[in-house]
Amino acid sequence: MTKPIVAIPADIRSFDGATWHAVQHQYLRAALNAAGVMAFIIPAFEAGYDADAILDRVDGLLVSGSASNVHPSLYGAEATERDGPFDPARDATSLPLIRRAIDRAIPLLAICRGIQELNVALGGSLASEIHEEPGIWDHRRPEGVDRDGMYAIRQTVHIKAGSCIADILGPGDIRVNSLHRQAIARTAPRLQVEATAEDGTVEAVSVIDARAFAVGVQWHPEYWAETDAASNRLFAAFGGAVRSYAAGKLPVITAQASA
Ligand SMILES: N[C@@H](CCC(=O)NCCCC(=O)O)C(=O)O
Repeated sequence: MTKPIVAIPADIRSFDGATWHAVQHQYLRAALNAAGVMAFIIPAFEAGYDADAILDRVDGLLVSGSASNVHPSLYGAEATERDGPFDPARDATSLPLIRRAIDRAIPLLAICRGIQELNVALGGSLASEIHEEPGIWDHRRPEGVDRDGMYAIRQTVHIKAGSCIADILGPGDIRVNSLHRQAIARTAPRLQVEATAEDGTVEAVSVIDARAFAVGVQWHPEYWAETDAASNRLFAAFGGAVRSYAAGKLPVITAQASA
């Protein structure tokens, strides 16, 4: 079997005076080296896309984190400047892909912004600046440190027994990183909470009655996917689901090698 391909929606970023469609290297590296799949970047557009045309051509969907936030209008809230920065093109690309991947039983792993998009895509809502709430820990990206320091493993999350993630990582406590200002407020009806932080923040969900791997995590398993056991097992499980999906697809008639 040829190496499977997963789609990963891009962020819209600006540098060098130009607009770029960008995905951080850590996601692409984890997909290749820990899941054993190729991640193809999907440019982000607010209109003109056909999610099924993209999903017809891949074997999974990997939804990355981002410093931008899902636009509050997508979960019925008023946008304030505290909710930014926004990335409407990312929203418009990612949410339909998430919904159709679930409908079509295409394996899905959603990370950080990705779990928030998963929740919104299925009808849930988000809370902003959660660290300002009484009793809620500061989950934000550590500042004044290098990238390894930003993604340092520093928080305990509790994985619920009997959950999908418990099938992969076992039930109980694991240590993870944390780089987010928002979190799931109202959990979408089709999602079950699979892990929580010690302050009650939702840290992982899975899609109820999903016909394929469909998991979201608030932490960043991609960053240490090659060295941290729990991160590696999560990506390996996603890769296994992607390979199973790919193997079950009708064989693609490949062009005969030229003589
Ligand atoms: N913007 C959302 C999601 C946070 C997220 O995906 N963080 C990863 C990117 C970290 C960085 O590069 O700053 C939120 O803040 O909750």
